[in-house]
Amino acid sequence: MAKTSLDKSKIKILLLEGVHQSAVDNFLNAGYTNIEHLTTSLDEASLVDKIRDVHFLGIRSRTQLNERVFAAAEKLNAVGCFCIGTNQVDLNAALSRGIPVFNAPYSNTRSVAELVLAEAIMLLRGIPEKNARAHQGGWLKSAKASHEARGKTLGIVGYGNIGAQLSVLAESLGFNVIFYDVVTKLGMGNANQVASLEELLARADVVSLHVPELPSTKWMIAKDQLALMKPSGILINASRGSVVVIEDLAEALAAGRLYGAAIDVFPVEPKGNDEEFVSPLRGLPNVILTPHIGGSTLEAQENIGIEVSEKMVTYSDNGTTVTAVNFPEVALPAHPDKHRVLHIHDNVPGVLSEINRVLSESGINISGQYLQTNEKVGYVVIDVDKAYGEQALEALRKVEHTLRVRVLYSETNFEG
Ligand SMILES: NC(=O)c1ccc[n+]([C@@H]2O[C@H](COP(=O)([O-])OP(=O)(O)OC[C@H]3O[C@@H](n4cnc5c(N)ncnc54)[C@H](O)[C@@H]3O)[C@@H](O)[C@H]2O)c1
Ligand SMILES: O=C(O)[C@H](O)COP(=O)(O)O
Repeated sequence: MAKTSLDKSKIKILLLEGVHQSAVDNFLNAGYTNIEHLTTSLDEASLVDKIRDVHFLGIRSRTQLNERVFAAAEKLNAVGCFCIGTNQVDLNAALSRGIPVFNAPYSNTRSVAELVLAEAIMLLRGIPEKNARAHQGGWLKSAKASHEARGKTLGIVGYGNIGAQLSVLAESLGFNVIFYDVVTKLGMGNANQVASLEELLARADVVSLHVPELPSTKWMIAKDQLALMKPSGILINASRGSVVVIEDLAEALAAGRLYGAAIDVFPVEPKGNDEEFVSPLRGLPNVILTPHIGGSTLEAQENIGIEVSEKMVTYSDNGTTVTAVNFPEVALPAHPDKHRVLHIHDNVPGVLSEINRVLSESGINISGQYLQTNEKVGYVVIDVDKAYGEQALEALRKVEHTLRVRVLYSETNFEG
């Protein structure tokens, strides 16, 4: 039996925001039993307090991981975002401490695309207002301003995983699809890329936003952009709340310069289901407001739980960082009968040669070595004979520019 300093039951996993039970089951099946599973997010102060003894943290889009939180996270080995977006995480703060961040780039794309399509159809028919009137005992039977989806133009802004998925579904319903993206892409089916956002806004009957939160997408749709849209146009935003100036949208809708909107994400969102939702869009007729549930289907959440927990378990068990969003990606083979040392360091000249010098001077034989770097961090993984695992750990801790060192045993692992 290998000697261990911290077995899996001592590796603390904290899961926030109601991450699906599939993640918990996956961790348990992999032997990780020390799991705290909360349904809510935590504010900064509570998180700073709680994160001190956490080795693996799982969040969704609401939990903000900033410099202060990472500074308190002395034992944190990895973060799993159980969602697509990673804008809630200061990725550089994580990277500079040698902490990889994983996400689920595909598992909820279908859920978002289906919701957007359903909303497009509802809005083209003016359903929100007709539905509201019927609930109040009214009867708004009319074909006025009510349209089929067939033959209408859907303009997709951001043709990534969600945009492309939406494109395929929309075409099958008879939409003509155009898209705008900063990267030149081949459209799915008959979809065509347009040269500018302005062209897309002017041509589309329905505009749907699917860009990530970036400095370049912040307030991308404001008064001037809305003015380019057709008065019969519809705007759908299930990307991030920072992409649309919500006051400008409310004004355009109230003034009848835009026919309808479906908004799932907001510049300020309630912190929990108990907090009031405040928005200038409340009460406007042809507007669908949803509480950031684009990816909230049971199917998506179960798949996300499995996908992200698998990445975290694989990193914990064997050091593989493939698909990490901020970290050098290394795909590693199994390491039976060897001790695997993970060394994360500032990417400055001379660290690798220093590592090899230290190991060689300690008489440690290297049976496998894998290296990957990005502009800030170097990640070297070294397999050594079992007898040398702890000796290698001690030697490598002393190397200048070291951010983090861990040793993985074949059956158990511990933090260095
Ligand atoms: N509402 C929800 O519940 C929900 C669910 C999932 C994802 N999202 C959001 O949707 C976003 C998109 O998801 P995805 O999986 O399609 O991402 P993705 O990374 O696959 O695609 C994003 C696309 O946007 C493009 N892009 C970037 N900057 C642009 C710009 N300035 N102008 C035009 N195009 C630009 C990129 O080139 C890329 O093709 C996520 O980042 C997330 O914030 C929301
Ligand atoms: O980035 C995402 O995947 C979406 O915004 C969904 O986030 P959620 O898991 O917090 O619903």
